Amino acid sequence: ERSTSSFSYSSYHTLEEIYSWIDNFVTEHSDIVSKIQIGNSFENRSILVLKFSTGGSQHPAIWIDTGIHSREWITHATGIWTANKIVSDYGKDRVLTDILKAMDIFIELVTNPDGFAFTHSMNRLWRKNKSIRPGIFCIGVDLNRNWKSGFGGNGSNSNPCSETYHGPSPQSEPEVAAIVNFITAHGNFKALISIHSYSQMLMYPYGRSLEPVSNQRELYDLAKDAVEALYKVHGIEYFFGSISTTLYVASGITVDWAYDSGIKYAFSFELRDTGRYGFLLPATQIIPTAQETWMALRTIMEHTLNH
Ligand SMILES: O=C(CO)C[C@@H](Cc1ccccc1)C(=O)O
Ligand SMILES: [Zn+2]
Repeated sequence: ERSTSSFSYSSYHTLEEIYSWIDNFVTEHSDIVSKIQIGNSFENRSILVLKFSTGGSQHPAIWIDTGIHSREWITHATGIWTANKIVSDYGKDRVLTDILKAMDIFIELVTNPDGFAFTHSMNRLWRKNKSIRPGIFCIGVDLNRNWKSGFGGNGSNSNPCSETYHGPSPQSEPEVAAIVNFITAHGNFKALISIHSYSQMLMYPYGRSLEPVSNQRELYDLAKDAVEALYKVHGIEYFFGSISTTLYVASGITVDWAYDSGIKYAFSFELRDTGRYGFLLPATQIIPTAQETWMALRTIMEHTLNH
């Protein structure tokens, strides 16, 4: 169908349905949204980013990615709902309107398209991308271990059969290289938010070490405010703190690269739930999860605008 009005935001969708929704969404909101192809995946699918902008050139920008781990379906669904929330609330929500008057927002909804397609076709719990290399007999690299910052360190694995295999070299994976090239070329990103599931946590760098980042106190206070805003919506409780102290040591991760590239507001979410359903979160929880996550995202974006 040619419109997003018949799209169900309370259901999970296939890659084709999401890409079709993106085209309809951009057509219907062409005054504020555009579609950018930042590259191609290993299996040659388009890697797409939605740009929300009210004009200007090279506005300071905010990056949000969902679905870097393909089995984490609640994250793509939350990203789609969030994209629609932005166009619905622009001009009505004073905080969002102020953000978009001054900043651009970029959302990459399907950060691992090959893995996502595979979760629909063959293996619902697939996490990695689908890269293959001569002489290696397991498939895929963990795209949240393939970044340059701390590459190959503790909390990543050199075994290609591991779920946290870091790949042969930093940014070896086209899905990671596309983001690095895009953000580096843009040169004016102020915040990056990489969304995972599950555990109900809001975290900031570093993952690679227990060493606190220079603005650790600011990130702690901002994370505290964000999880309080989240809690007020449906009473869901999140832990928060640095990745290495809140969850575990992990190296070569998105937010450590972002932080080391000068993006001082770098966060990773772990959305619902805490393990009852895990990656198989029922679709009935999509909208409630997206609603509460929005309030945390809005808090982080407002802080970025004002600092
Ligand atoms: O995907 C996860 C759950 O599927 C856990 C995430 C935890 C994490 C999230 C962000 C940064 C570093 C680690 C991971 O190990 O990459
Ligand atoms: Zn994940």
